Amino acid sequence: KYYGSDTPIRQYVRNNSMREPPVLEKLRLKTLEDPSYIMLATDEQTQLMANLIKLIKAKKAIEIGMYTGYNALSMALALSEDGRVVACEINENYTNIGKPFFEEAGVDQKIDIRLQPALKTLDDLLAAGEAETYDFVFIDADKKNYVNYYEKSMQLVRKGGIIAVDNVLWGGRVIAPAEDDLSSQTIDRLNKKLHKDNRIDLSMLTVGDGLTLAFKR
Ligand SMILES: C[S@@+](CC[C@H](N)C(=O)[O-])C[C@H]1O[C@@H](n2cnc3c(N)ncnc32)[C@H](O)[C@@H]1O
Repeated sequence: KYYGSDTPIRQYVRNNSMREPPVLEKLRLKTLEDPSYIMLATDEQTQLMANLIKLIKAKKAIEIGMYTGYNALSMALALSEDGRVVACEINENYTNIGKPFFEEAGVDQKIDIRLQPALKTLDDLLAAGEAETYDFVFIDADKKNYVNYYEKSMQLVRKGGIIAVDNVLWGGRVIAPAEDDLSSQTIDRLNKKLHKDNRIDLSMLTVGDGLTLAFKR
């Protein structure tokens, strides 16, 4: 994945644009101690998503694949006072790394961690009558489910809401996915599906490992 991929241009971008709140910086540095830190969302893309959340005055967001919660915390800080993030994760060791920082930031009440497969959580939200009530979804869990995550997210997001999808370039492997590479195939399939999807307006950005923004019409 992308997190460790530093270049002089990226350093310049970060040095001249990052406004990372101190508590987020602390969580990022703590996460860098974890062997899987490469899964961390890229911080400049996290800041972009926080800005979008403020722009659309989002109240309800979903994080599909929370890891230690870097982006979940960033979203919670950007959401309105009464906002809520449903954070999907299957590994409690990861969520336990983030929790003390959610408390320190005073937003632990805004982050609703669901420790079970994300598809189950999305179905639970739909069953609870929450279709078309979410403003923002970030898709960043197991790649083989990306098409399913997108379709469920489309059901949960309101018109004018945003679905952001991480790793849409998957290190460039989407250009010619290998026959045995289900992740690259699925991401490529989603990219092509979104290109033709007239329910959304679309931007695919080369920030990080590729970030797609789907704006629901
Ligand atoms: C790339 S990381 C997420 C990074 C995170 N968005 C951030 O801000 O740093 C992907 C996460 O998805 C989790 N995951 C994998 N399969 C999952 C599933 N079926 N349901 C929920 N979470 C899953 C992994 O445990 C991992 O923590």
